[in-house]
Amino acid sequence: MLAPTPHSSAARAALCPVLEARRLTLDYQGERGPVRAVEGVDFTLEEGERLVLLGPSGCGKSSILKAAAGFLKPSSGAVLLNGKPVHGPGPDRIVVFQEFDQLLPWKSVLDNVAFPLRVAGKLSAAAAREKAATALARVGLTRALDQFPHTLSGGMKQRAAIARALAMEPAVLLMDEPFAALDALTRLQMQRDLLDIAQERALTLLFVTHAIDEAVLLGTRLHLLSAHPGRTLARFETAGFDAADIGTLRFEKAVQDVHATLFGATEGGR
Ligand SMILES: Nc1ncnc2c1ncn2[C@@H]1O[C@H](COP(=O)(O)OP(=O)(O)OP(=O)(O)O)[C@@H](O)[C@H]1O
Repeated sequence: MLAPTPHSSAARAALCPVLEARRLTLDYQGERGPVRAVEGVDFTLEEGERLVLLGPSGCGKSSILKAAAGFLKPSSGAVLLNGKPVHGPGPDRIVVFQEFDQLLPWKSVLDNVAFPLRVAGKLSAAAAREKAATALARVGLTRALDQFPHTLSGGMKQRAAIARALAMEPAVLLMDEPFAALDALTRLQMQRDLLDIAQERALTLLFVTHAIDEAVLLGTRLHLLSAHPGRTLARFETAGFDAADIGTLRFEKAVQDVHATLFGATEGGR
């Protein structure tokens, strides 16, 4: 079941959001002057929720994620983490990007995952490697611990990047189209595996995609953005689908509802 939700609900207000965007407006300095990427976007993300930002190319999804990561300063409004404004990056927010070159090429897979744990200063070298090995086992990379990134497939690289993020146990996991560059079969498998892990660990996830089926599968809530500059178009709450629901009438209906909202708005706006 997928239903548009009102902007706030008593149940949601009772929970403290881990991440919150308040009237978030983001601008870039382009070559021909300022470019408004996002305007006045509000959302909350509570612990254990998976919020998906969905919208057409250029609507500002990645910009919102960058602001949440602390890489991009709001022109107005704010991003709050546990109630405090975000002023820069931190180990409480780990980003997994689309690109396959996120790993350090001169380190093994195991060391790539262990390294940030050491830098964060939380663990001894032995404990960091043990934690890294556990995270890599969870994403199915036990046999690749000693391999170097250039010997991995794209899917394996993304699995390693996800393991690295999981090992850090961030307050919020930020994912920017992490499966977009994968072939269709690998993408589906990765979506299923991520969903399993997210459910098992009650991950708090902010996920960016332009793929409607991916959004409906992975999200507990969807935040739809209008075309450039991105403004809030609609919000949907899913009842929480899992991989077995793909292809069912219920799932396809949800996909159609989101599609109609996105494309109805686009066509109407032309
Ligand atoms: N560094 C930059 N300098 C100037 N403009 C930028 C910069 N980065 C993004 N933009 C502009 O901001 C707008 C939003 O870009 P953003 O990458 O956030 O969109 P998106 O929804 O993630 O797009 P896509 O789905 O294609 O990745 C676009 O118009 C883009 O051209």
